[in-house]
Amino acid sequence: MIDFSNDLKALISSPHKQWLDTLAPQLTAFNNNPHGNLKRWQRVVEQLPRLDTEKGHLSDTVTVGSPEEASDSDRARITGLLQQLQPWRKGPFDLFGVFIDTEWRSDWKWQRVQPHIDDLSGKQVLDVGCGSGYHLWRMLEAGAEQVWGIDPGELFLMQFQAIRNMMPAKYQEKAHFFPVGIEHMPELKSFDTVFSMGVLYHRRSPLAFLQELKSLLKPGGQLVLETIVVEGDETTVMLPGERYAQMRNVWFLPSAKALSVWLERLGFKDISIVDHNTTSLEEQRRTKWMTGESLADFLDAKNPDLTVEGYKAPIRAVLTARV
Ligand SMILES: Nc1ncnc2c1ncn2[C@@H]1O[C@H](C[S@+](CC[C@H]([NH3+])C(=O)[O-])CC(=O)[O-])[C@@H](O)[C@H]1O
Repeated sequence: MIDFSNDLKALISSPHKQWLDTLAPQLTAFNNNPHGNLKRWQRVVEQLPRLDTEKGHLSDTVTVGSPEEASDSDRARITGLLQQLQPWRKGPFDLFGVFIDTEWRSDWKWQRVQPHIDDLSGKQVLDVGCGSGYHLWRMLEAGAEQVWGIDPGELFLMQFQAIRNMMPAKYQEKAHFFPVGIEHMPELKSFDTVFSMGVLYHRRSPLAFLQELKSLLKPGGQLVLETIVVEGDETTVMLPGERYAQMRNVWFLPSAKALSVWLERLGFKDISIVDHNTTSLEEQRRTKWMTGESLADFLDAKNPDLTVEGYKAPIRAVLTARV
């Protein structure tokens, strides 16, 4: 059983108190029907050494503690345990001198996004599809009062909890992760900024998804949306076949301009396309902490401008909008 009591306590005294009505039964159901590996992952998290530290640097490499605060045997223990929570996709992290070189350089995504977001100082922020929670720590670094992540991935929850348990107390109490999908969220209208990065193309009904994101924002709040796009104008949208870059669960890939039209039709304001970027083989790659296939295996070996299925290789765009 995963203990969410501290997170729920924080929720009760937050502007999102109403979330409790739907969340509490969802968390009960989560604990009553645990994923087959949840107990094993939980034991891994519980066995991590408790090394109290005041040090946390939530910068490009999210760093907890310093090498002097742990022994070599602590580091060997942390490494051995966290290797059992593979694959580590989103990071990087440094825990008392143990460097977790994740599949993605998520810091590069943040560098593209951060210049375009509202000042997060004192703000309530939600990250939809937060993965391991890497960007939640960056949002805290940017001044957020509280950061809330949702993601149905059980392994990502356990990776987040492993990192959070090591964090200085002042950060632990500001970062929360609930294992729920966006489709199970009530219309809270209570967040200052809602991020959704890398999720839209996984949703079968992208317009319903954007409407759900809208219903979470306060009037005047900002949406920060990052997704795979295709080249083209306001009328261009691609629905790939069964697989795109080997992923089975990819649905609509609009052009950035078409996505702007979708946002406009749903009543978003101040819509801007703020970044366009082709994902490089340096940004997403196999590492010691993610030993499975990665981008290089998903692209045509003879022409890396194409995926193995013959589509254009992934381009990602960042859009911002307001409600
Ligand atoms: N219904 C859903 N509701 C919420 N999350 C979902 C849902 N379905 C899948 N996800 C989650 O969305 C995340 C997408 S990954 C982006 C991570 C991070 N944001 C990043 O930008 O680096 C991108 C990728 O690997 O394709 C995963 O963690 C899923 O579990």
